[in-house]
Order: sequence, then structure tokens, then C-alpha cells
Amino acid sequence: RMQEAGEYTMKMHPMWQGPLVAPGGNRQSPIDIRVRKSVFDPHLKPLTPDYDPRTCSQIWNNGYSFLVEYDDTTDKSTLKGGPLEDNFRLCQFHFHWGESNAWGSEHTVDRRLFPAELHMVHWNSDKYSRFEEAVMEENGLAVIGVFLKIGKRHEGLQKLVDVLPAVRHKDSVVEFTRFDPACLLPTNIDDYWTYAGSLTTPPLTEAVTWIIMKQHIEVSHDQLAVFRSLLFTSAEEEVQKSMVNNFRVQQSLQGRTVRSSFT
Ligand SMILES: CCOC(=O)CCc1ccc(S(N)(=O)=O)cc1
Ligand SMILES: [Zn+2]
Repeated sequence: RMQEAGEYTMKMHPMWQGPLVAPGGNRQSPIDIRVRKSVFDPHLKPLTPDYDPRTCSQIWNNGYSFLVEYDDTTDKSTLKGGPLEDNFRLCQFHFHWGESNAWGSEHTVDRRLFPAELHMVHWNSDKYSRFEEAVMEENGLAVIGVFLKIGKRHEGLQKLVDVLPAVRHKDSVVEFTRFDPACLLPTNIDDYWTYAGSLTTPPLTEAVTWIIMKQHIEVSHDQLAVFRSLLFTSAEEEVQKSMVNNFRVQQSLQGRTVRSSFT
């Protein structure tokens, strides 16, 4: 019998032996997006990302995922519009994925799992002066989530895939420049769901306005296989653990409304 999507047990990883539910949390992420329960909001504006590839600086394996980091000391790569009242600065993007193509995303749509999910992380530069400050505040962060499906090779992603072997181990860093993160967004960014949530890894703070794209992007099976060649563990550790299943279990909605920008 094929297991139902969402029925899979999640292999425990040290990180997820941590606080699976933040103490006192009532707006935790990720969640299952029940499409028919989402509420169309005609006041939601188009999202206006404006990224400068020259602010791309490095790739880092932090032991949870690999982060592509951007220089966020100026307003060169920003996100405005959509549900956001303020100007947000891009600081990094990363992914979550499974050991198989059957699961890996953090959010689901009517319980549907995707093989991976991209998160583009921004912080509110109108209200705060640095990421570390914004991460502790209610309207501090905005994260764009994009689902990945297995299909044709993603040409823009290949430049990133080619450098991943250089950050195989936890705490490794390599210079990575002139990468335009906009190439990872779907063609249609006007259709999205948005809700108030949290970081999905420690410190799990309830600081995030989530913007989840309805349209997915496609990457090839081989490209995603390179993600799985990364390791949770540093070069010094005896036992090497493959970096897979780095997603958090779904959290209860607890009365929150998910709004949609489309009918
Ligand atoms: C105070 C330092 O805090 C951090 O470094 C948090 C980084 C962090 C950024 C984004 C996310 S996610 N998966 O919800 O998009 C989780 C954790
Ligand atoms: Zn994430």
C-alpha cells in the first residue's frame, strides 16, 4: 500500500528533537494551507521584489540547510507590496527538502507535499536596523515560500548546484557572487497565500509574514540529488549525516486566517 502524502513519519534529526512546538506559541509555522478555507483579500497589492545580483556574497552550510547570503547593509535588494506595509531587505535564501521526492516541503497545500521548498528571507528595514533585531519582533520578517517540483532542469539554479560540493560540510563557506534570486521566483508572483507565522527553525520566533507562491518552480531530479549530497555534520565528526528531511512538522492554525491574493 502506498503511504498517503503526509502519512510519512519524519526521521528525527537533532534539530527537530528540539522544541517541536514553541512554548506559548500560537502562530507557528509551517502549516497546511486549506485552499477552500483561505479568504480572498482584494486589498492585497502585487508583490514587488527588486533584487540586485551584485549584493550576493556567499554560500554557507549552517548545519540545517545551505544559505545564499546577501549584503543587507543597504537597500539594494528589497521586497515591498503584497501584504507588506513596510520595506523589507533580502538577507538570505535557503531550501528544505526530503530524502525522497515524495516529501520535503514545510508548507503543504490541502495536505499535498512537495519535494522541496525555497525560502527567501527579508527583514523590515523601515522599523529595525539589523536582521538579528527584526527576528525578535512581530512584524520583523517577510519570507517568500516557493514550492519545487521535479521536472525540467532549472538553468538559473545550476550555478548554485555546481558550487554545493564546496560547502558539503557544516560550517563551510564559499564566496558566491552575482546571483539573481529573482530567477528562482515563478513566472506568476501575483497569486499567493499569506498568513502570520514563525521561523520554522530555532529560535522559532513569531516574527514572520509568510507569502507562499501558488505557482511552483521546476528543478531536475539530478539537481535535487545534489542538495541531498550535503551533510548536517562538520568535517571533523566521525559519523557523517546526509542533509535530508530538514523540514519541521506542521503546526496547528490556532484560529488564524490564510488570505489569498487570487480567487
Ligand atoms: C537570531 C538568529 O536567528 C536566525 O539566524 C534565524 C534564521 C532563520 C531564518 C529563516 C528561517 S525559515 N525556515 O523560517 O525561513 C528560519 C531561521
Ligand atoms: Zn526555511
